[in-house]
Amino acid sequence: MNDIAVELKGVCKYYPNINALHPLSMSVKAGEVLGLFGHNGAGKSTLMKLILGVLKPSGGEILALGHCPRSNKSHDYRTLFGYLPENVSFYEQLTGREVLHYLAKLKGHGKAQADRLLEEVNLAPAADRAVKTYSKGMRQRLGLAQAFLGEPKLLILDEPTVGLDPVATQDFYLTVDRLKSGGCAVILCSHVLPGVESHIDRAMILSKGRKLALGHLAELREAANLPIEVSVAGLSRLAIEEKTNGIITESDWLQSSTENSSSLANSAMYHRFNTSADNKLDILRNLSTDSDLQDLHIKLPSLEDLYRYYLSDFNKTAV
Ligand SMILES: Nc1ncnc2c1ncn2[C@@H]1O[C@H](COP(=O)(O)OP(=O)(O)OP(=O)(O)O)[C@@H](O)[C@H]1O
Repeated sequence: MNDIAVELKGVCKYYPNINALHPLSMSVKAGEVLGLFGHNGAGKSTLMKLILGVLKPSGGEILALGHCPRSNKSHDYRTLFGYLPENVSFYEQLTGREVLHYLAKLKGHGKAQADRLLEEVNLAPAADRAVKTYSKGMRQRLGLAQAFLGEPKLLILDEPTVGLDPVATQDFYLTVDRLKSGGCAVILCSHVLPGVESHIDRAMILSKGRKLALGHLAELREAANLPIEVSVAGLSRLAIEEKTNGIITESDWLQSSTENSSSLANSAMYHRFNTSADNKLDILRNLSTDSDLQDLHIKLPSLEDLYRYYLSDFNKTAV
């Protein structure tokens, strides 16, 4: 099987007064989860609809599972797509089970698989109730179940965790992990950045229809060179400064805080400071030899920090 699930070469989408997507080239591998992030109107839905073949590109080439998504012959392999739109809606009078059986039939799959998915998204107890009686989270779970139909090889999810409770969110990621390990490529778009981080392989940040960043989080962190936050308990600020040989300057210090720690019996005062990735190891070596050291935490820039950085960097250069 081709290792590349999605490939875009110079793909763009122009509306009469708006460039929704400037020429974009990128690819997603089989078994890879790509997080797609950007502000409202950044072009995320446009990109997803182009890949699905719902929209016609103004230029460029798209291959999804090896085929042009808008070709007449695309029907067979399009059953290997799974898609959760941003605002999923169903026939309100039908039950959840009836909806999923119907959609399974359209995709060429049996009722047994639909029933299994109702269990997997924990909708089985409500499966025989009309959709009009469902809560927001239940509708979302039904939306996910229809996206998972047929063990897709390309899964495109627009805001999949909206309305889900914490357990349903965890269950959702377990299913994503299962499909991923079976070679499914996943494009996951979300405005909720905390929580997504540990489930994506790479992130792409869009703004005003342009790609601002694309890469593994470690690569994006390295390129952004944002400060790493270090918290130290057991040592005074003076001792930390002396031990780290002047690496930490006055402007690096952050507000100290008193916190509970699993490694300490009681709460402790944590002195906090910023440092660069280059200095991280030197600081760790120097502080770890001090017998007064009680605890030490390192906080890498989060996905949210990176998102803010790339957006503000772009806005600075765009003016
Ligand atoms: N049919 C259309 N006609 C004209 N402009 C459109 C059309 N569809 C989208 N746009 C414009 O294209 C741009 C990108 O829209 P898109 O829906 O892709 O954004 P998005 O990143 O998905 O936003 P959100 O996070 O709000 O869902 C926006 O400026 C939007 O107004």
